[in-house]
Amino acid sequence: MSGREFFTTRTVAEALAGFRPAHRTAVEEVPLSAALHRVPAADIPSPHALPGFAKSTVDGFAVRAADTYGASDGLPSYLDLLGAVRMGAAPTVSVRPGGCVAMPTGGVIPDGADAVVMVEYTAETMPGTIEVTRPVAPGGGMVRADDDVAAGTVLVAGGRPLRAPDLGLLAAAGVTSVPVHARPRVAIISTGDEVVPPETAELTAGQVRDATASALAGLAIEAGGEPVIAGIVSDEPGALKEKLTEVLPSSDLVVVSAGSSVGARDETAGAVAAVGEVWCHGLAIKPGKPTLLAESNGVPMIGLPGNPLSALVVFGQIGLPLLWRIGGCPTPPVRPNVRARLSRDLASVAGRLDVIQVKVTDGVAEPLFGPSALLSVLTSADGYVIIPEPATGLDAGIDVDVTLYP
Ligand SMILES: Nc1nc2c(c(=O)[nH]1)N[C@H]1C(S)=C(S)[C@@H](COP(=O)(O)OP(=O)(O)OC[C@H]3O[C@@H](n4cnc5c(N)ncnc54)[C@H](O)[C@@H]3O)O[C@H]1N2
Ligand code: MOO
Repeated sequence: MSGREFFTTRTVAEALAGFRPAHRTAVEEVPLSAALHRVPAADIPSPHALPGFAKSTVDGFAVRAADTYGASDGLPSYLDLLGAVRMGAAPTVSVRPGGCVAMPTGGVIPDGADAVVMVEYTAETMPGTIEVTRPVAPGGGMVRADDDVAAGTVLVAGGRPLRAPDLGLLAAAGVTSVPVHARPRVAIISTGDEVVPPETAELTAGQVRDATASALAGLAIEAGGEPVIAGIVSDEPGALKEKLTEVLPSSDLVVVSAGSSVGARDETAGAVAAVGEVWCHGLAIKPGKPTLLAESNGVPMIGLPGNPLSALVVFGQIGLPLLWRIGGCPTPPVRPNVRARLSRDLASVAGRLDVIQVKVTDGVAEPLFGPSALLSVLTSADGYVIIPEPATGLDAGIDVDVTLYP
């Protein structure tokens, strides 16, 4: 193993800022029913104003606000009832001074009216006369034609995954399909002579079932990707290069787990260098130092550490932002987080980013330790705490941000 080392180690911050392969997925048109969480390829302007007409937001009477000034229980305003507006139909009557028109919630405000007084503050004291006991300001009890959205303004922004209310706003504006980025296809390659498919019932000594591929596929789906489990490659020289050559043309991101360290059998760096350019080999992160970043014709390739926990931590910190970016979302959606009190001191090394798995109970974050070979540390965690690159540790008792797992 002499002579081998991590010769191009970078910090996570450097990798996020500087490793920027150009590839983006193509744009496709999808109906609203398939658009949830998809990333619009551009801002989508509204073809119409919304709601499109001035409408009542209360049941009551459309009035000229000035006719209600000073109205009270002791000194009501008396208005002539001129007619009624029907739901879903244009008004057939307008409001003149001293008059009012009965309104349902959602009805079209008739000409001449500039407010709607709620039915609770009125009484029909005699047929055809409405007594108003509260004043209403101009614009009260109604919304204007473009209060929700003005025609031509942005309904939903490009580059931000669509949420359920976005679909509602698009539907309201009559936009029934959206140009979105195709889901990035994430090829997941596992390596190692000891790694066997999860279906393997009986293991021989030293064999492990492939845990990483299934977990990475789950993370890729959570970030809008389409995983393609590309199988297990042996440590035989040339095998990984062959697999990379096979998957690259149909992939938007390639992930290789294991073989990124500097041991004699660690083939990833050589194979990746044969099909593209290595950007870094070694990342200042714990866990996950043996990470490799590279690209081939703009398509990123990530070599992850063999230990499944480390592989998943690194993919979370580096792979997911890349995956979002390839799929047209430059700023990944913010993960929910909670503030919690750290239960004990945590040590780190300046210049390295540490990702600490924690369990949160009653506002206290308890770090979960264990060798990075133990995947159960991740399955027990509620979230993680970051010790940022400049820090040399975190003190017990301070409040920390815990990024929560979905
Ligand atoms: N001289 C050094 N040696 C090592 C270093 C180092 O900095 N210098 N780092 C250590 C760390 S940290 C890790 S992590 C490993 C990573 O090495 P590799 O990326 O080459 O991974 P392997 O050695 O092949 O595997 C490590 C471990 O994980 C198991 N594994 C691999 N793939 C899977 C899978 N798909 N599912 C489940 N388990 C898997 C594998 O069997 C090993 O037990 O290097 C250290 N050494
Ligand atoms: O970095 Mo290793 O990936 O700490 O387990």
